[in-house]
Amino acid sequence: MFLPSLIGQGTPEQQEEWVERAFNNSILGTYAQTELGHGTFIRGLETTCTYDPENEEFILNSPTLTSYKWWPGGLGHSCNYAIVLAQLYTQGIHRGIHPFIVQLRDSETWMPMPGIKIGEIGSKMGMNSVNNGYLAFNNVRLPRMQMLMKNAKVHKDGTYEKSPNEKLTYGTMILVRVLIVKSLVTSFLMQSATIAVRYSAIRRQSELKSGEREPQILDYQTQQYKLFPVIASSLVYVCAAKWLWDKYSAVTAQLKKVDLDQLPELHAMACCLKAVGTTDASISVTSCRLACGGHGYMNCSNFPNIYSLTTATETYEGENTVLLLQTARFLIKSYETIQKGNNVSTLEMMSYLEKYNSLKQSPWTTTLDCMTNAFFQVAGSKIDDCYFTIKRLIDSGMAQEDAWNQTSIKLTQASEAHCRAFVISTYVKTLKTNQFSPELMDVLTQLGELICAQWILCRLGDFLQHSNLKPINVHSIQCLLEDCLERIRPNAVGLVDSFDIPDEILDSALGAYDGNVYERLLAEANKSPLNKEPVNRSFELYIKPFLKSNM
Ligand SMILES: Cc1cc2nc3c(=O)[nH]c(=O)nc-3n(C[C@H](O)[C@H](O)[C@H](O)COP(=O)(O)OP(=O)(O)OC[C@H]3O[C@@H](n4cnc5c(N)ncnc54)[C@H](O)[C@@H]3O)c2cc1C
Repeated sequence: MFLPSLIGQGTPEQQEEWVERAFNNSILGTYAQTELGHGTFIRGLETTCTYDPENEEFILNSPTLTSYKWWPGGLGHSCNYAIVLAQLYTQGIHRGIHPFIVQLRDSETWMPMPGIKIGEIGSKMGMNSVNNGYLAFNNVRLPRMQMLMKNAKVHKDGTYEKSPNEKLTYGTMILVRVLIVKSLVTSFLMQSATIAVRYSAIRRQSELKSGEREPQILDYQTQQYKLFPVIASSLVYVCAAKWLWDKYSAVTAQLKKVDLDQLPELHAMACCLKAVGTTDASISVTSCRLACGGHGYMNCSNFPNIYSLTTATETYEGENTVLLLQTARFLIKSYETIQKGNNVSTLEMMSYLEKYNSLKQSPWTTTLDCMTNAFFQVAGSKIDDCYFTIKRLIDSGMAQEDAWNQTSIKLTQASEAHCRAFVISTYVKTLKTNQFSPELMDVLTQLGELICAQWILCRLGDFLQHSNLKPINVHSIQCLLEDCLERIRPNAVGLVDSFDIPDEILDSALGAYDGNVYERLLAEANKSPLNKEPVNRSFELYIKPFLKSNM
């Protein structure tokens, strides 16, 4: 967020001054937005930045305990600069939240600058090398040009010039969410699938048939059910992420011409894809870890590390529930447009709302096209349900905000359904619009069918209630799922090998390319400091006296 903020929110002069220094690491920066008291509700941040026209400086202050900045990565010890988000006051008037670039530590001594208090926030579930920090200001002075002024500006005399459009500041936030989907979600899914599939090809356990050799655990159908959907998820999210990246690039180009038409849809899609993608990734990492039994619980499997990184993405850069509710606002607004007799044809991902109902009459088949349509029917029906629930509550006298809150569980579910319809349809479109060899197309189709079948079976109630799926068809989806698992089995190891993740990145005793699982587990165990001496000093100190005490 430090670099994207400088690039996205600095003037050309500010970019010239700071971006090069940040790029070549002559300054190390972090992004300080969240405070002890507020994360999601940015307008509630309490850090103040007051302009002093006499000295042409800003004065930063942390007026309360809850205004302490809390969480910024690398803030504890590694960084000497930060983008700080604070409430701006000029000419005695409150102007809202703005970004400032602040030097935190002296570049030579690394001591905190005068008026700045910095600490590390303490041990966390994971990411403990990141030294997330806290930060407080006491009358810290900044030159005027250290407010990032690409959009809003403060002139020398303190005159405030509003941003031509508040939405222009969304760009940085959206970019980081796009990058989370593009780089983190897909990479965590692929890493965990690679480790668990390779391990499952090496590990033999129990008996399938009495007297025969113990099978590879990858031959158990339940094991395939834990792992193959993760391979499929990796690929469907790669396609979704590519769409999101292309859309981001197109919308950014439009923004340069101050054309904001496509921004709300991009924002809505980035929110739900970040939320659903990171949640799916966390669940998938857990599934892969469980698939490796006890060895999956070892740090040297790398699952604890991957999981702690993955689950963190559910919270940072927009907490997932909050993001789903943001997408829901856009969905309800689009639906309202249609209800008022207007069309939404300019919105790429919304046009299904005009026709999903007509699909409910078609007979069910287990083809990708039919299943994709079913995802749209579920999403459309859920949005319709939310729209009319809110309307009914408001008509009965409830305040709009209360009606929204009263419907918010259903709203998050509608956003999730919309996101899944998008992800599936993007994958199917990718299959249709690319020239793959027949063999590859076969495998990619199996993976598409598998993920459709799994997502439908996990939300069977929704599909029975809202789509052309009838109870009599459920058996066919279960059969499709089982058939896909069987057909994917011979290619499973090849598929994860094709992700091409080097051993150094996997960093896992279970998932290395050579498959020497047991040798690596023992080698890792022998690195433990507890194996340095045959008898640990705790024996003489505690165990021996305890044994002799006759307790
Ligand atoms: C590993 C990690 C790294 C981070 N790095 C940084 C960093 O570098 N810089 C930085 O500034 N911050 C950072 N953060 C902070 C992060 O951005 C916030 O934690 C996040 O925005 C959520 O805010 P919060 O913690 O205040 O949670 P809250 O907003 O208090 O959320 C708590 C609960 O309230 C619910 N809730 C809140 N508002 C609503 C609403 N309107 N409707 C419904 N439910 C709601 C949420 O869904 C959630 O269940 C980091 C956090 C983590 C975990």
